[in-house]
Amino acid sequence: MSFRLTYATMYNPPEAMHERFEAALARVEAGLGAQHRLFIDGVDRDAPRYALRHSPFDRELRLGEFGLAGDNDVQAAMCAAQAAGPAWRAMPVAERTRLLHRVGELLEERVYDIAAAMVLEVGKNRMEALGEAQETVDFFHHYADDFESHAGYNHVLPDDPVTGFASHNASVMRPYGVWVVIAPFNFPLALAGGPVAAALVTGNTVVLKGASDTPWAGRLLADCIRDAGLPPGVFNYLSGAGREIGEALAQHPLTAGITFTGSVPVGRHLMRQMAGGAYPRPCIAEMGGKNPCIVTERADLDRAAAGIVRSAYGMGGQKCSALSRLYVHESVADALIGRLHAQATAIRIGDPRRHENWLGPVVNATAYENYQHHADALRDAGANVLCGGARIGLGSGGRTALARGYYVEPMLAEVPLQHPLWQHEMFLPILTVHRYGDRDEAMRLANDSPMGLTAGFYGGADEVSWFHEHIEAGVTYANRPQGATTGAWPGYQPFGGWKGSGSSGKAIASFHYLAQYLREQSRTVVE
Ligand SMILES: NC(=O)c1ccc[n+]([C@@H]2O[C@H](COP(=O)([O-])OP(=O)(O)OC[C@H]3O[C@@H](n4cnc5c(N)ncnc54)[C@H](O)[C@@H]3O)[C@@H](O)[C@H]2O)c1
Ligand SMILES: N[C@@H](CCC=O)C(=O)O
Repeated sequence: MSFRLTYATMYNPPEAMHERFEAALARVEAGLGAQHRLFIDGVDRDAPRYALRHSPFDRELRLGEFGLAGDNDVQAAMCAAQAAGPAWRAMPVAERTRLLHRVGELLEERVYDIAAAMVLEVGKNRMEALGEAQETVDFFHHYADDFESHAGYNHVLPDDPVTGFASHNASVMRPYGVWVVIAPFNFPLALAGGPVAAALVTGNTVVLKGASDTPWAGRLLADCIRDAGLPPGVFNYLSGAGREIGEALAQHPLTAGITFTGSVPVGRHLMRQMAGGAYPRPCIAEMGGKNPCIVTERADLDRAAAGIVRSAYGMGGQKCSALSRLYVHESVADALIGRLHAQATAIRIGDPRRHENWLGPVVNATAYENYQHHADALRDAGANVLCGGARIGLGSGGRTALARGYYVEPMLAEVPLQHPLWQHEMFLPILTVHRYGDRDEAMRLANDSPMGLTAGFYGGADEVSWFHEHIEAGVTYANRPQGATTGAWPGYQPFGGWKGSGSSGKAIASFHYLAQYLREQSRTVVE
């Protein structure tokens, strides 16, 4: 297959991709119900307790039993990672990168099976799941290549201008030690695998914690790392609750650095923890979004509608990059809203295993409750609900085919600007709309958020530089039908947030990313 899968190309895959996915799904479903252990010091290890997990699209579908790590497991994983550190960082870079490329190859060999598991576990559709699995493959290769191309970020500097001595200088970048990676539920493989690959290639050893709702994806990553033959202890995997295992990892004295991807409150809490203690330790926190899109009177409205619907409702709005605020010029508002209404109400909602369904359920009971709460709050505040706003799954009395899952309708509403939900990351398929008269007013509103992850723009070609110049966001898209605010891919779009969306100002898969996993040592040696 010559087709190259990315989030920008996933809307038009070849038929062969569906056939392979169907075969993988059958294989994975045949193994449902198994027990999934932790991975510590090179071996699969029993957890003290297990949680039985079900699929969000069918609360009666048993996925399996997943280990809940305890304090002893945290301690064992941290000690194993610490013990493995010296040999791992001393390993020649070419050997380290060979092992990471091997992980990438194994992930790619298993891409369909892993994607099938993520459809079952997260409820995302098959193309989103295949995209995520392939993105993880690309992260491993990308970071291995990037580290080699930067020659380990080491530099020989000029000798000191002293007479009578030869004083040689160098800048050398060295790993920190044990790096903890904490992953979110929505991209449980890619946003685990990306930081893991970065930490490992730079010579750190890793303890990964998967999100409580999605322990399976991380375990499948652990399988690939185990099978690639990384030395014991270099990578360890724990599943369990954030408030228990996540806290214990952040507080552990051997933790040298953390990459956290998740919500703003947890990210800021971890940043504070890492700044405290005996001395501050690095915390790369990739956090939430409240992503805007501006549509001017000169926009191509068909392109705009396609991109907006994909970004607002894809994966049920459960992407950090999801579009949640739309500002449209009053002269084209009715025409755009008409297109959005037609497309949103035509979305096929249902069992995400099935080819024809584009939108699966939201992830859990809390998200399902939140949807009702937010939809009611918008209605009560006098919003003009243009479509959606109802739960159509579990307990809703609706279609039998949806009755066992957390299904909701994509919602579109014109909302008074003072409503607090313009500021709150709902992480649901809810798009709020405002008609503006003046372009600068639209920009002011778009930037009126403590977050600044992604942003979209549809307008005239000569308006794009205005958008770039003024928008406060780390990832921007102009006139893109493949997604107004979503769909970054390693090697094509570096991905990172400004303001409250990210702690570092450096994007994942960017030229500047790996250096964050290293600390500089200046070396002067006088002969
Ligand atoms: N900026 C990005 O690249 C990016 C990417 C994906 C998701 N996100 C954000 O993630 C959020 C959705 O994911 P989520 O619901 O899994 O986020 P979350 O913050 O609830 O959880 C993220 C991870 O942190 C763990 N955790 C929770 N409490 C913890 C604690 N006290 N100490 C340590 N770890 C703890 C969780 O178990 C999970 O593994 C959204 O806000 C979304 O925007 C951001
Ligand atoms: N990389 C994904 C978003 C990941 C966050 O949830 C995108 O660009 O849409």
